[in-house]
Amino acid sequence: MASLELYTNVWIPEPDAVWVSALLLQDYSPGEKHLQLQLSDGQEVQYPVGSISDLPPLGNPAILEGENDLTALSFLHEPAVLHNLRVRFLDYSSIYTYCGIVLVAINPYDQLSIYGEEVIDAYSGQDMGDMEPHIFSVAEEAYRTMTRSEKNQSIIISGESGSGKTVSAKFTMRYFAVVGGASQQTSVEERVLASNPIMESIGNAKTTRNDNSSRFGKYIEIGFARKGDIIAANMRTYLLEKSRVVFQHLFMQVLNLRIQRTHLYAFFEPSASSHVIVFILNRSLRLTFLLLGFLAACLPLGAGGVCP
Ligand SMILES: Nc1ncnc2c1ncn2[C@@H]1O[C@H](COP(=O)(O)OP(=O)(O)OP(=O)(O)O)[C@@H](O)[C@H]1O
Repeated sequence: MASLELYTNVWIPEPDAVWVSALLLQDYSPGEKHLQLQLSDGQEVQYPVGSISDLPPLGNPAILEGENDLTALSFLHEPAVLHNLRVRFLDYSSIYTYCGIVLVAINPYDQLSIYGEEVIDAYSGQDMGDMEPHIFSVAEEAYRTMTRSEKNQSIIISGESGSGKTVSAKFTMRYFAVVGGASQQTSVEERVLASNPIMESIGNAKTTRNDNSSRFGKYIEIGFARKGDIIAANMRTYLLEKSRVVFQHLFMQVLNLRIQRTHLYAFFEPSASSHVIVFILNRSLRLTFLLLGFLAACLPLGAGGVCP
């Protein structure tokens, strides 16, 4: 777009707020060297325009403010996305927003009362588009598609460290446990959820970004029977990156031993500046869990050190 009309809403970069909104105080025609703008705090500024590519991103109509799906915005760019997520978080107390079939989540760092069984019941059986964005709507979509099409479904949870991936995965598993729960299978579902503290006691440590940071990624496979209840679960660990291990020097030494077919877990024992590295053979899952349970009982939970 080359020309801009009086009172057009634009976003301009600002060092502290990242983006601030501004109103055009004069029509702009191509070739003019600046925009006459009024910032949201009333201040008037001249915004330099060297070429058309320097024109600032346009603001969305006020009616679209707080849209629950980012794809509904007329202009989709960085300031529009950040502003919409901010409005939803602050004005609507909503940490979730759709972006088409993707769910965007903001970590609230607060206990919210939006994960109870009554909320699970409300989402159960509903279409994703009919409900407010929620981690349960994604879980429900996967669950329904699986039961309808009898095909495996995957949920990918991605984000930077401390953004809430593990917590989201736990809420998803809780959802499956509740909607797929049949009386005979309760023990399987309980065991799926109960494995979390054991895995975390061995594989999590405190970092500068997250007090309970996962040191390895997890691929969690949940098996359902035809009527939709959970009958099996399997967790595979992967992505044990050097940067995620608390004691990197020792880790490298251990790797040099070239031990075959092993899963490696690093554990940081906080009070006695010592460490335990446990090798768990793939072959015996039962033995693995017994060993994990034993270690979890013997060693203090959590970790007090801070990783680089
Ligand atoms: N939906 C939520 N509601 C409340 N608190 C949350 C939520 N999601 C995350 N948190 C908080 O943020 C912390 C970090 O979340 P989590 O451990 O899931 O991050 P992560 O993305 O798995 O991090 P890492 O990659 O470092 O393992 C949690 O311990 C919890 O306090």
